[in-house]
Amino acid sequence: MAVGQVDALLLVSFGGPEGPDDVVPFLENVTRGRGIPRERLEEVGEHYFRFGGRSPINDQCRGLIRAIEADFVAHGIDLPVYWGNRNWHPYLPDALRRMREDGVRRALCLFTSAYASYSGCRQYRENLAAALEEVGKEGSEELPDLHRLPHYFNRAGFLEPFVDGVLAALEELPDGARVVFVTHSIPTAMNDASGPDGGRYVAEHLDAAASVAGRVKDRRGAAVEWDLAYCSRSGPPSQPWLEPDINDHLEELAGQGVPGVVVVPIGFVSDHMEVLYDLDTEARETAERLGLAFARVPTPGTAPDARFVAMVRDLVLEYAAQPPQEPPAERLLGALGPVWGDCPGGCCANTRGYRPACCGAD
Ligand SMILES: CC1=C(CCC(=O)O)c2cc3nc(cc4[nH]c(cc5[nH]c(cc1n2)c(C)c5CCC(=O)O)c(CCC(=O)O)c4C)C(CCC(=O)O)=C3C
Ligand SMILES: [Fe+2]
Repeated sequence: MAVGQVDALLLVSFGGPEGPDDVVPFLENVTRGRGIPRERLEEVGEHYFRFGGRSPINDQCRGLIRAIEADFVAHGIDLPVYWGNRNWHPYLPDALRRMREDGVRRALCLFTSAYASYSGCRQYRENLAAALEEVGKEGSEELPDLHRLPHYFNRAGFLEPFVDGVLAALEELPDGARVVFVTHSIPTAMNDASGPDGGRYVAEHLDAAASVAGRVKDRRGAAVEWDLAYCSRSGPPSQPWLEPDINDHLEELAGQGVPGVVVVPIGFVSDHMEVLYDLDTEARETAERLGLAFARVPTPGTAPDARFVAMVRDLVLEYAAQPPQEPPAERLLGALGPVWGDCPGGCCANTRGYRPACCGAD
């Protein structure tokens, strides 16, 4: 079956280095014009070198694409899947060139970022606009019309794997363990500008975390105490970023006599470098030093039962329907309701100045 007027899915991701020689050029791509101090860059380079100079993120995208393709075939959905990254091969313009060669006219974009913010959404939309412009200059054939699928932070298919992970981790840890949801820190100014009305990044994380904690309570029959903490702070020390940092928060919990922590990487779709280094390496070491029992819950993107992949199919079918359909209630958790696809005007403003963005009103 063809899907409405849509003839492709485009996976839009961050990209990561695939060997030691890629690390420095990759970091230059990521931080161009972003004002990141030299020392921070050298430190982050070391995180990659510790893992052989290779980030797992591209392999996870390859795995996700294979899983989506197989799922589409199994459900009679005739939709090719393309892939482009912001910061490493295959880049977005390469994906657009392939789509143009194949005659793709209208594609839906799936971002590997679940939440609103400049870094997690609008920057990708700006990159897509720039890629369309770059490729548009090369030829007269038509480029695809691109639309973004809604963010999925409050989707059952994204959150339920976290619920299972928390329940399993609690079994292993001493009674009284705290559940700590962790996401990528961003500058507080970026949070203030996120979504159409501001503050959306934190609001979406609190909503998602409350949904997971609520389902955990329902299934084990007892409430858990939980908090939201942040990892991967970057930028100059003078600039305020969202806090508490996960390591500082572990100190605080140990001081309160909490015996263990379940770390839930709620901000991340797959186990890329932030998860492997900032959580599994650094935060785990902090917990060990403090004598806190530690468990890290898996991310949902590559979960073996493919609930995340089924969610992608649901998003595509709902959004490609004419007119687009609202999700049935059981697919949506939390209090914020269904999320828009293409963004309203002014969404997640670039605090460094306006640049054109695709998949939205501006
Ligand atoms: C919100 C958010 C997400 C989640 C949404 C999404 O997934 O998009 C995310 C994901 C990722 N961030 C990643 C890597 C990096 N992010 C950096 C820098 C920054 N991230 C920021 C925010 C986010 N980042 C910000 C505000 C900066 C400061 C510079 C700036 O204002 O732009 C830097 C520079 C060095 C440093 O300062 O850490 C690196 C290397 C990787 C790839 C990992 C891998 O290779 O496996 C992934 C998936
Ligand atoms: Fe980042």
